[in-house]
Amino acid sequence: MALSTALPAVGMPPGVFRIGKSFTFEAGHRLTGLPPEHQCSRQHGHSYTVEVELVADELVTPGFVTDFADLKPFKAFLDGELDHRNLHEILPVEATSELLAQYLAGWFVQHVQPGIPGRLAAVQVRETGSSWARFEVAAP
Ligand SMILES: Nc1nc2c(c(=O)[nH]1)N=C([C@H](O)[C@H](O)COP(=O)(O)OP(=O)(O)OP(=O)(O)O)CN2
Ligand SMILES: [Zn+2]
Repeated sequence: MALSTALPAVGMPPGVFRIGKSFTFEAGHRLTGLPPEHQCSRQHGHSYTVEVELVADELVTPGFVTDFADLKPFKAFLDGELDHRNLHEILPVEATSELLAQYLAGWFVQHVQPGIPGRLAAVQVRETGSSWARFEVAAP
């Protein structure tokens, strides 16, 4: 059944749809590869913000790249495994923003992406109000 609307239909331009969702967690770290005189070689903590971006050429009903609610397993992973932990003690890589973004992208691709319609395009990690790193997943 056609929608009854007050506004006229328009030509829908071609393009790519992109969505994002942010998550936060608190964690400590020290960067073990830095010389001892660097401030970040000392134990300290951040309120991390992680943003995932997903893309799709086509939408699924009712007009989603991916239902934001389908990203809950990613939130559960951050809350359950990273929140209030020392990242350098649990990550298999140095706990920099760049490598954390790449690691989280890998976890998302392995555990979330198989069950959703969109494709992960990027993960951005923000450690402070002025510093962030972004990992862009190579297109297949
Ligand atoms: N390229 C990167 N550089 C640094 C990282 C990183 O992950 N990638 N991490 C750190 C430290 O973790 C540090 O906590 C964050 O750095 P910085 O922005 O320098 O933190 P400040 O709060 O000191 O920043 P100001 O804005 O100068 O107060 C270091 N570098
Ligand atoms: Zn830090």
